[in-house]
Amino acid sequence: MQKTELWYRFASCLCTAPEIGISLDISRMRFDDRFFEQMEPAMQKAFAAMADLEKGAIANPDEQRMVGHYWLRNPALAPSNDLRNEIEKTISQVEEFAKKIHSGTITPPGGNLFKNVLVVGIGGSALGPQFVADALASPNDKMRSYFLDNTDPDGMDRVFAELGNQLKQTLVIVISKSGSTKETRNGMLETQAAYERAGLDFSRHAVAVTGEGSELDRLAGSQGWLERFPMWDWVGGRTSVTSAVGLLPAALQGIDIRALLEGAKVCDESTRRPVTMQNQAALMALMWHYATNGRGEKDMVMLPYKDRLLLFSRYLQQLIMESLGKELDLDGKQASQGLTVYGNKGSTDQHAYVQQLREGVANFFVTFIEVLQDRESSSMQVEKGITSGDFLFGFLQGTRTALYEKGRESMTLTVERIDSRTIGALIALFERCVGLYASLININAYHQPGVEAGKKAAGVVIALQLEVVDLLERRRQLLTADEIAAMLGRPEEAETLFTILRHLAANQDRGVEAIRGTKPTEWQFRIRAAAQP
Ligand SMILES: O=P(O)(O)OC[C@H]1O[C@](O)(CO)[C@@H](O)[C@@H]1O
Repeated sequence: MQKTELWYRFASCLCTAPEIGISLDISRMRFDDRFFEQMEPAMQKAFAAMADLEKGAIANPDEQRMVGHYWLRNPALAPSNDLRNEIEKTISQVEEFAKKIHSGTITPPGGNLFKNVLVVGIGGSALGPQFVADALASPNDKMRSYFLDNTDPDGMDRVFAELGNQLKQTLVIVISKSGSTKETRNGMLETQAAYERAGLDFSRHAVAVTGEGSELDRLAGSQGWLERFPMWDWVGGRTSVTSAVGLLPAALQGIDIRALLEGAKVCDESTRRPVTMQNQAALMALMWHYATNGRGEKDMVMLPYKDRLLLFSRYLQQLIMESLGKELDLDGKQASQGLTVYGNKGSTDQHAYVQQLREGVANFFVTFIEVLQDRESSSMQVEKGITSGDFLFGFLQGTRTALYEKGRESMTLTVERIDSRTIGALIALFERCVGLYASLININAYHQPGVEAGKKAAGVVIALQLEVVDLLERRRQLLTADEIAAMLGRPEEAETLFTILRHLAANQDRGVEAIRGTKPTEWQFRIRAAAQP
């Protein structure tokens, strides 16, 4: 298409939503004129399913649960007064708690103010809060945010070292909807131990966000933690950022959570309208369908041209891939669905993988995010009449054009600026898009059976570790993985046993010694002499 033709396509395809300050350009997607007409019946079905979901239907049939994240920013929509009150009460609880922490009504033992927030959580209990914290951080923040989002001991040590002797002024928020996620439990135990080593009373520094009656809830209650905030079964982890999960860390950091909720609410209103061509979430969902044939045949590369949005693609990875990546469809038929998401930020990525995007395998489409406001203050000129922000803009436009010339498709979301309202709106936009797209492809977006399988398998490995160490302690001789497997009556587990023992032997404090062989079958293991009684 020639430039003038493209200009007209751009002008006719641009979907603006001034109420949320977002516009969506789909002109660089090469759908044909009949595409929307063909998809309209399916889109209307998706709107109807979404309307039912918002009214409280069991939209997650596997778990027999309602799906209520849209009520979190508009509690009046909740299907009962009890739920509405719960949501409103929790938002007030978050605000009041943050106020007490900031004003020093609640202080750490020994006085002084809490200066830092350490969030311990994983998946939906970390990615949203991390994204919001990073996107909206400012030098005037009331508290500084840190995260433990893994069970990596070295990763935890790095955070503890960074906090150093500030632990005494650090408030810990342990977030887990289920209250039994092992990574989070481990992070909490290691944090508790760090406080004990520093002679501090962890319970006077800790709060929990979790489901009522969960393991974490009971622990926090029995140890008298500072406060507990609820998580509900009708909010999914990956759509929980507008619940206490995201609001509490944000409020403590000093972020305007009312503006964030307002941005999400207004975006919900805009994307609730069942008018496809005026609905950005519906248009994006249709573009995903068009680009991937509704089967995830292409990946989505997220390219926000703004450092503050660096973590957006990580956040979206869970939101999109945990929601859509399913083996079976809603009718129980084999579907192997999904949409792969990756990306960091432009123009940085231009100097990394954009080479392949332009010239290599054409297995993707791009979603650019353009932020119109360069910075809060005015800019210097880096060349006559040109600022750094002009270059950032130029690189975005240049990459979009260069990709299009090579037949690579893209969409562009343009926002005015990055503030709480915009972040709330962007979150809501993608949440809605995922929900609509899931309907288009007949997928339950609100369960995650595959993840449960991985968790169970890890449990098996941990149990096997206890068995093998027990055996080595009893046998006190050099043994190969095959010999151990045979002795345990589990010959099929030789490989797992080998990897368990290799890991233990690499960590001096675990008391296992390895005599290396050329091949894994030749390695021998025993309890270290020093560790023998
Ligand atoms: O909040 P929880 O229960 O600790 O779960 C953390 C994450 O684990 C998962 O269940 C599986 O990864 C996610 O859906 C969830 O966000």
